[in-house]
Amino acid sequence: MTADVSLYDDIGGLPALRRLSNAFYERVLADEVLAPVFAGFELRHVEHVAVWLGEVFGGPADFTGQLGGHQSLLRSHLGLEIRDEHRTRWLELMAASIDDVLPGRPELRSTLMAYFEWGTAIAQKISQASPGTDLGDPGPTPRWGHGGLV
Ligand code: HEM
Repeated sequence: MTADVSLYDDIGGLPALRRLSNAFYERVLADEVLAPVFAGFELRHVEHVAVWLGEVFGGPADFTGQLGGHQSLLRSHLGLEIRDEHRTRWLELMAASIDDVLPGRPELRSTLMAYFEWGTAIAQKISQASPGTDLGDPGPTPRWGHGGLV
């Protein structure tokens, strides 16, 4: 895929990201390791994750505009105390969801998984701090393209 097509468009935009987020949460909520971590799940999170990913992958900046932006995303993970086995299972379930929703796209799969490897490490680190911790200004929402972090 050429560099001038955003990852967002390559994936299939928000409809495809909604399918990915749905497939992922279906797995998470049925998973014995992750379900307890996601005990506070609400249905709107499925949409929020799709919108976040849309912005990161080069689509509209709607998470920043409407859902609190980077700071809010990070704050969602405070206090979760994510352990290595949680992060590993998260990545396994996301990989399985990509295989479901975007089959036969090995390069796209590895580009997305590189983002998820990077992002889950940040989520795990943040999750060790207690809710309400002042994170300072984390800067704008990161953007990820075919070549990685932009
Ligand atoms: C690239 C990695 C990640 C992304 C993009 C991501 C994205 C998000 C987003 C957008 C929300 C906000 C949902 C809302 O408040 O509406 C959220 C919340 C949450 N995330 Fe993550 N997350 C990542 C990694 C992880 C990991 C590794 C875990 C745990 C193993 C985790 C567990 C949670 C939980 C428990 C919530 C609380 C809300 C919910 O129940 O959905 N996240 N995440």
